[in-house]
Amino acid sequence: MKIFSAAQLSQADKITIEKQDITSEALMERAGEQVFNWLHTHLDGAPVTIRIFCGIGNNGGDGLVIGRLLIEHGYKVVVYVVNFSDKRSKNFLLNYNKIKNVTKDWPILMTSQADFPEISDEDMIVDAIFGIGLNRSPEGWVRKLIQYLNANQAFKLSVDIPSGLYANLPLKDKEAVLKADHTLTFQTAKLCFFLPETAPFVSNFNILEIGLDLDFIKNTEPIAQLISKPEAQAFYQPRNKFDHKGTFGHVLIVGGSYGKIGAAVLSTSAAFKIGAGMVTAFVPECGYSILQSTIPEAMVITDKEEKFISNIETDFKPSAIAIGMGLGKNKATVAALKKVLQLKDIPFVIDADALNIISENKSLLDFLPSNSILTPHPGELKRLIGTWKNDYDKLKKAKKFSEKHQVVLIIKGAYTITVYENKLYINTSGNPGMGTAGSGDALSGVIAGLLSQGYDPLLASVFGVYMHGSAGDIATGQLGFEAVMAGDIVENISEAYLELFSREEAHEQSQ
Ligand SMILES: NC(=O)C1=CN([C@@H]2O[C@H](COP(=O)(O)OP(=O)(O)OC[C@H]3O[C@@H](n4cnc5c(N)ncnc54)[C@H](O)[C@@H]3O)[C@@H](O)[C@H]2O)[C@@H](O)CC1
Ligand SMILES: Nc1ncnc2c1ncn2[C@@H]1O[C@H](COP(=O)(O)OP(=O)(O)O)[C@@H](O)[C@H]1O
Ligand SMILES: [K+]
Repeated sequence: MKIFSAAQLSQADKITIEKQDITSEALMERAGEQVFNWLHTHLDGAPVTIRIFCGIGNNGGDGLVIGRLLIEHGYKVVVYVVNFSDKRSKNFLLNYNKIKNVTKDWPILMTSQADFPEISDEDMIVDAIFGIGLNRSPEGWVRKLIQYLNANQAFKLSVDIPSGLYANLPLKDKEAVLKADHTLTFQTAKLCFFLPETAPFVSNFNILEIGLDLDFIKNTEPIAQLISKPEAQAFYQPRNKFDHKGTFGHVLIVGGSYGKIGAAVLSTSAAFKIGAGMVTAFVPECGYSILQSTIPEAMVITDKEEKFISNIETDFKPSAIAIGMGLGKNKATVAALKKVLQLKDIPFVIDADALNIISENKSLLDFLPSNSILTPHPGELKRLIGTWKNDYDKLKKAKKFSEKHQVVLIIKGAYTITVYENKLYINTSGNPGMGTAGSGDALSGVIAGLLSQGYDPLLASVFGVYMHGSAGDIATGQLGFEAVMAGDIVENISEAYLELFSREEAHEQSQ
């Protein structure tokens, strides 16, 4: 699914109004109706007091529509106008009059802190103060109102975006953002929903389709792509009847050092589970019997050194190499990395200590084969691209790095973001159960296994990240967050494949 910027969305708004020959008021009614329908389905007439806080722009207009529809359906509603300015939008005013026609009274006008109402913990707060039209941080009593609402235990539902967040610009004042329990957002998710500094204000969200112009959506280059199951299904490359292990390639996993051989074990088994035809692990001598006994399917080549890797040589040409997991940073290993990076025409996944070695020896950046995939967690990323001022600065620097070195950069996290040149792909699978040692090693193996099967580097990255997260979701479903270990993620790659095409297909067929 595409993620658009605030500017693109308001353009989509205009085009929709023109092409569908509707008024902007009708579009607002559509948006408000969608929120009402969601609420009505979930509340089912419950006698909860719904307190709707409306700003004076179009987000406030949405709030007025929602209020009117709820009142018409018998809900107990109190509507407040957060009157921070007299520059009310046209559609706000239209709906201001409309709600008065229903209630026979104007909504409650708030103009200072003295107007803050008492709110019970059992009430529901609907936040329609600011939408994607926010152009500066909320100040004064409005800022205080947001803090007042945040301090309250009542359930908070934000309309379109939690008030105080910018859809796709850095946040300046963290104390002036409504902390929503749920957000109902129009047409597409906003970029800020997925970035570590702003995502905590969003918690959960649903996208409500409001019928914006399909041509615009189809033909407009988004600021990011959201990767969920439908996208992952489209990425999957099916097998042919006469394919054989040679077709699925031969992965070389280079990693492990004394005390960290498990990293190579995890990557090797992940490469197998995702479908590589053959996998060879290149490990220090001390890893030989560990690998052979834990994964009999794998071939093993050992370094001449007992405890670390000093020179990487194989008697075959790998179809993909993943390097760095548990590797250590021995001086000899640095030289070995430099040498192996000079192999031609082999796609690379570069992880963990291989990234750290590169960060400490920036001249190695010149040896990165183009289209290599780098998989840093935020700590490794910082060492690689330097510090950043905020999430947007981080993405800007990551894009620049990707363009300059012609690499795919996978920024791991709750929402892992794959950066390729100017493009961003945001992954939606995965869960905090995956915050466990070795889960990154599993990811490197997954991506290398996809590369070896012929997925191109960008596809292998985006699809691999999704599948890894999906396997993690299945593992967490079986074991609970705390008990998941990286091996459980690897174990569930098979389920992730089955899940990719399971129920929905059966469902579609039965329709
Ligand atoms: N596709 C769309 O774009 C649609 C948008 N709609 C709604 O319209 C919203 C956007 O509406 P608007 O562009 O009118 O803007 P908003 O309603 O988001 O609010 C901003 C208003 O407050 C002012 N303002 C901004 N920052 C301020 C600050 N810190 N302190 C005081 N005033 C401030 C702005 O000048 C503007 O008037 C969306 O979020 C959504 O809720 C829906 O009605 C229908 C479809
Ligand atoms: N809260 C979370 N939600 C989703 N995925 C997560 C979460 N925490 C960690 N992960 C995933 O787990 C993996 C952790 O990788 P990494 O930090 O490199 O682990 P390690 O170095 O132990 O192998 C990444 O793919 C990351 O996206
Ligand atoms: K809002």
